[in-house]
Amino acid sequence: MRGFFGPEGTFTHQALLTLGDEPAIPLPTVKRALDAVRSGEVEASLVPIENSIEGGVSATLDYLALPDDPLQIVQEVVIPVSFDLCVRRGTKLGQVRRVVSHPHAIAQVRGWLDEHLPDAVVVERGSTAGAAELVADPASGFDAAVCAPVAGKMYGLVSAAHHISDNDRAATRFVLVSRPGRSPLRTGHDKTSLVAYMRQDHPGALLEILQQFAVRGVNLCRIESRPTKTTLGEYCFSIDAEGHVSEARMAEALMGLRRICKDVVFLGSYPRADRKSPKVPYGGKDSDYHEAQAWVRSIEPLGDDDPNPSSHEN
Ligand SMILES: O=C(O)C(=O)C[C@]1(C(=O)O)C=C[C@@H](O)C=C1
Repeated sequence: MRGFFGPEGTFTHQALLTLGDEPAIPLPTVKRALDAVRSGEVEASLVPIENSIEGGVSATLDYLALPDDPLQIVQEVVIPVSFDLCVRRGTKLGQVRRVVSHPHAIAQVRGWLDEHLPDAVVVERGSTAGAAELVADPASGFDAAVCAPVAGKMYGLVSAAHHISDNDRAATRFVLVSRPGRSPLRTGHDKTSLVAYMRQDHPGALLEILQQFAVRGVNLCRIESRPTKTTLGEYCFSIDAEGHVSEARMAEALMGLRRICKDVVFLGSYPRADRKSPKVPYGGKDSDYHEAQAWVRSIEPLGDDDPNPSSHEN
C-alpha cells in the first residue's frame, strides 16, 4: 500500500491520483509519510519536494536524506497548483477575519491577501486540505482556507474567490519515495538526486562540487544549500542532476563527488516528469567513456605488473 501527505484533498493527493486509483493511506505530515516508508508501514509515499514559487520543501529535503537512513526517489509528478479562498456557505468575503493554510500556499497568495483581506489574521497549518477541514467546523475560529477548489468541496465549503494565486503558472513537484533498492530502469530522460557534504569549508568547495558535473557535461536542474544541523553556518548541498546513475558520465560525476566530499547521500535515479532528454555533450556518451577506458587499458593493462598500486600514494 502507498502513503501520501494528506489528508484527502491536498495537492499531494491530487498528484497521487495522476498515478492511478490504487487505495492509499493519508498521513498527516511529511515526516509521518516518510517514517511510514522507513518502518515498512507503507511500501512508498508521495510527498511534495519543490514548488516553482517557493522553492524546496524543507521537511521533505531533510527527512528524505537522513545520512544514516536515506530513502530513494523512484518517480516524480508535477502538477499545476491554483488556490481558491474557501469559506462556509453563507460567509461573505467581507466577513473573513481569520484565514488558515499551509505556509507554501500562503506564500503563493500573499499579494492577493494583502490586497483583498489586508486586516485578516493569517495562520499556518500542516496542509491546505487540513485547513479546509478546520474551516468546515464553525467552532475552529477560522473563516476561510486557502486550498484547492476540490479540497473546499470535499469538506463542504464554497469558494468566496477563485484563482487567488499571485502567479497563475505555479506548479509543484512531488516525489514517490521508497526504501533504498535498485533504481528504476534508465529511460533516456532521467534525473538523479543526491546530497553532498563538503569535506571541510574552504574557498572553492562548492566550485569543486559543481566541477564534477560540469567537466562531464552533466546539467543540474536544482541545487540548494541546507543546514547540516550540526554547527551554525555548516551547510550541505541538495542537488538534482540530469541523467541516470547507469550512464557513464553520471557515474563518473558521482565517483568524483565521492572522492572529494565527506559524504554523498544518493537519493535515486528516476524518470523525469516532463520527459525532457538531456543534451549529451561531445564525448559524453557511454560509448565514448568505454572507448576511452579501453584505450587507457591498452596503454597500461591494469595492475598487471604492480601487485600493490596504492603503495605509490603519499
Ligand atoms: O498542503 C497541500 O495541499 C500540499 O500538498 C503541500 C503543498 C506544499 O508543501 O508545497 C503542495 C502544494 C502547494 O504548493 C501547497 C502546499
